[in-house]
Amino acid sequence: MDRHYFFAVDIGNTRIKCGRFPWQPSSARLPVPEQVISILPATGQWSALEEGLKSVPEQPGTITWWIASVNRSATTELVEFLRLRRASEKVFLLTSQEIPIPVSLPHPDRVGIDRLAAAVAAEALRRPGYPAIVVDVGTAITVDVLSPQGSFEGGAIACGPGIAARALYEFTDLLPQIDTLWTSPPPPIGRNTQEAMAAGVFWGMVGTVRELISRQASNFSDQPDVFVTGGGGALLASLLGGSAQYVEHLTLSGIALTVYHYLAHHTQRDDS
Ligand SMILES: Nc1ncnc2c1ncn2[C@@H]1O[C@H](COP(=O)(O)OP(=O)(O)OP(=O)(O)O)[C@@H](O)[C@H]1O
Ligand SMILES: CC(C)(CO)[C@@H](O)C(=O)NCCC(=O)O
Ligand SMILES: [K+]
Repeated sequence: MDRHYFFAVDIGNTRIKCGRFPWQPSSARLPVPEQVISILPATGQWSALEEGLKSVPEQPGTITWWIASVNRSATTELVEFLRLRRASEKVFLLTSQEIPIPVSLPHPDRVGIDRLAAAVAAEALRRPGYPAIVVDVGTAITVDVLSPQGSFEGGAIACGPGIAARALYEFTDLLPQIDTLWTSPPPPIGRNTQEAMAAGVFWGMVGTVRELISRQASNFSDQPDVFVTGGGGALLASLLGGSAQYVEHLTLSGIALTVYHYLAHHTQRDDS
């Protein structure tokens, strides 16, 4: 098998997601990963990455890694893993400079590259000329704005559901730890402590996102396209209604678009 691939890597504060993409872009508006390996580095799940990579044996010169990270210690660990296990494959660290959309902020390099990458994917999906809002439910919840002209305008960073639940547990005496992997919305009137916490964390998240979208949208004459991604995103998108669209791997797709753009605009190194 002589196909070239790259891995787009999204290193967040809880999880590392590696998406495998073909070297040549397809004609689809948004590239979708052919394989996704998701690991929790804090629990030492490097074996899960090794397992996932068994189907993609190391082949010098045919695979490269493109990392977009907001977590420096996890990045160090991944780079070390790749140095040991995939020694012949090149690794690149993406920065805001490679992001192929304008960032209308005083310090583009200080914006989380996951936010910028998700905005790149939203730029490819939105109706041309319309503003867009990107909601990412990860460790944190981010709600970010893309202008009608396609530039990243900033947005909001809020507690993710896991952080909110853990804070209630850690900063109180009587509140327990609850899990936040909802498959359906919890009732808003909890009848015990756990249910009440779930009601507050879940509907608090929905309310936070709804309010931010509505206030951000009021800056524009046209109703923005809304794209939602991240673990809790599917359920959230269904509750936001309107044009909110859940896109599972928005950030990985945005990283891939960034890589395709970079490769098309830079003279190719001799990779042999
Ligand atoms: N399958 C699921 N169903 C419902 N909610 C989920 C699901 N998976 C995750 N969540 C919720 O979404 C939150 C974020 O999950 P996700 O796995 O996307 O974040 P993450 O990848 O760990 O974050 P980061 O990118 O910051 O590392 C979780 O804390 C949880 O509350
Ligand atoms: C907000 C998070 C934690 C979301 O993953 C990440 O994008 C980040 O660490 N950002 C850096 C600060 C900023 O985006 O302004
Ligand atoms: K910090």
